Amino acid sequence: MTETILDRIKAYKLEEVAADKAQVSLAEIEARARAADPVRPFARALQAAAATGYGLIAEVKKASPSKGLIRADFDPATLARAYEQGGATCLSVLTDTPSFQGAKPFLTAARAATALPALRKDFMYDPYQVAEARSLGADCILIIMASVSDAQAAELEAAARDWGMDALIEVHDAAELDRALRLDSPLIGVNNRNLKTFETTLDTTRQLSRAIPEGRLLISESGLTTPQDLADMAGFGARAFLIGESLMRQDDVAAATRDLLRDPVPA
Ligand SMILES: O=C(O)c1ccccc1NCC(=O)[C@H](O)[C@H](O)COP(=O)(O)O
Repeated sequence: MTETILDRIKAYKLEEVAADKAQVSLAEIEARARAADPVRPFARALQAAAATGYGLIAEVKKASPSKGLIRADFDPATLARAYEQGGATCLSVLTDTPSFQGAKPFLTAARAATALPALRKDFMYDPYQVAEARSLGADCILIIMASVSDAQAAELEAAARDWGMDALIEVHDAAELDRALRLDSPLIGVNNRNLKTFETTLDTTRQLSRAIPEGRLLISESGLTTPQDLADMAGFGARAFLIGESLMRQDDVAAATRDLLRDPVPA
């Protein structure tokens, strides 16, 4: 079977986590998590925004494996404030360094600059990373079904719950969605990016939207650029979005965010 980008990321991430654990014990990371700023309600904020307009998880993203450097002028706190001024509901902050030029302090800085709940956008395999996410201030973690077993997904979700955090469950196809729906989280992210080709097609959200049951919030992720994209996705029941690149490429991030959220299709 061909190795995917996720396989490559998983291999170095497991090494990274082992090295982190050797440096900072689980007991120490848990103590830091207990001392962190209280959790902000990530899922609740998105559900409320989606009920009346659009919920936006705005991503603080410097670079990506598919596009290389996206934004050279990159200050996480300034960008987070711009997203908040533009009307974003939540933040997503990449903390992975090798593939996204992210960093753990970016999450703490971005969240501290705003009142918005924040997602730690990283590749999660171990409850240690969940405690670490909380210690950095995260309010939500990402669980990528393509990269974990059912048992690992349940373990990560339980760890998030134990810390009072939410979990965004990300899927790319019907089989992953089926597995995701065995978890409890109301947040289901459909990623429009094919991780083998890096191509994005909004058709992925359209196809999977039919299988999202009542009570789960469909979040369309990746490749969203225009208000028309959001309106099209809203037509398939997606009233929440995770957007990075198209906003990160704008000179005036606050104005671009505001423009994107203007005139939502009525709920
Ligand atoms: O962005 C990538 O190239 C990428 C490659 C491999 C795994 C994940 C990747 N992106 C993570 C994301 O889910 C996106 O950053 C997020 O959905 C925002 O997407 P976009 O609006 O297209 O930047």
